[in-house]
Amino acid sequence: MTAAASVTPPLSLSPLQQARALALPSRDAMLARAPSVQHFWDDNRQLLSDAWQEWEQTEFKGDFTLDDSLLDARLREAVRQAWQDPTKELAVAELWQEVSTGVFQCQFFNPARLAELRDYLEQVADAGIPLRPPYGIALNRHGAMLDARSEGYLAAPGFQALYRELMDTYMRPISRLLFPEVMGYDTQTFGFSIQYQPGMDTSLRLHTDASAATLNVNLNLPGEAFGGSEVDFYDATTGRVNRLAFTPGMAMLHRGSVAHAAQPITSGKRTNLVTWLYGEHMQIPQHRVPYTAGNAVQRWRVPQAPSDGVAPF
Ligand SMILES: O=C(O)CCC(=O)C(=O)O
Ligand SMILES: [Fe+2]
Repeated sequence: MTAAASVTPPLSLSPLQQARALALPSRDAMLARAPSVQHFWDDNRQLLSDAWQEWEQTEFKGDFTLDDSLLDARLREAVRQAWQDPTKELAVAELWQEVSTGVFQCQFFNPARLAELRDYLEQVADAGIPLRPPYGIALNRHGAMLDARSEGYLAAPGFQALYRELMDTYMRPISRLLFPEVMGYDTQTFGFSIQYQPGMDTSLRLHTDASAATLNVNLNLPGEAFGGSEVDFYDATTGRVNRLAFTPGMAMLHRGSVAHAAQPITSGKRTNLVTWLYGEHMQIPQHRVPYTAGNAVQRWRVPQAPSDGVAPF
């Protein structure tokens, strides 16, 4: 009798070593969303999570400052005060400029601190741990799923702490403030990173997001210039398109229902972090359906509802 060939790496290997030894599904299988791909991520979920933890502890090089000190100081201070006293929330709203109907812009990250986040993400891309890029864009080295609901997500604890802080402390209450109908359609979080560059992912066709609100933040470093790659937002009230360009650390927060498209990138790279809020079972506010606007105290709260595990893609 011969023993069946084992495809499982020997257990003496650490989680990081085991994760690095995994045979990834083929690119074609990934693009076709084959069932075997789903199994790959599901079967290895715990291993990958353990591997990211081990990687962060043993191999990540750098001072660990992935927290809201990376953010613009004015935004951070206004948000801190609103959490202490929600009646001060208007000072947060004043930092956001409406640049197209349903689209607000604000300096979100401190450009001088972005190098730390980018360095972390570079090391992530080089870690050799399987990471699932967002579907719909070609497979490139810098696209990653960020939320625990997504298979193959970036499970490193330090990054997850930053992501949770961005969602709970910043994105949700600010979205509620700027888009009152979002209240109640915001317990669920989702996120991914994207990078555009000529010859790789270059543009994104006109679409709406399946979110109540989308926060899209640019991670380019000061001096890291790119050509093209503006984001067009369609203004349904005027019928016009507003073409907007990201600068380092700038955020655009928009209703998911606002149609938008990324123009082709002509030179350089553009790296962005995109996060979504929506309700359980992917519910989003319905156009023209009455809603109950919350009050300030209700806006500055973290909902208790757990993740329903549903991922849009
Ligand atoms: O290119 C961008 O910044 C927008 C990306 C986007 O709309 C999306 O990924 O849904
Ligand atoms: Fe989008």
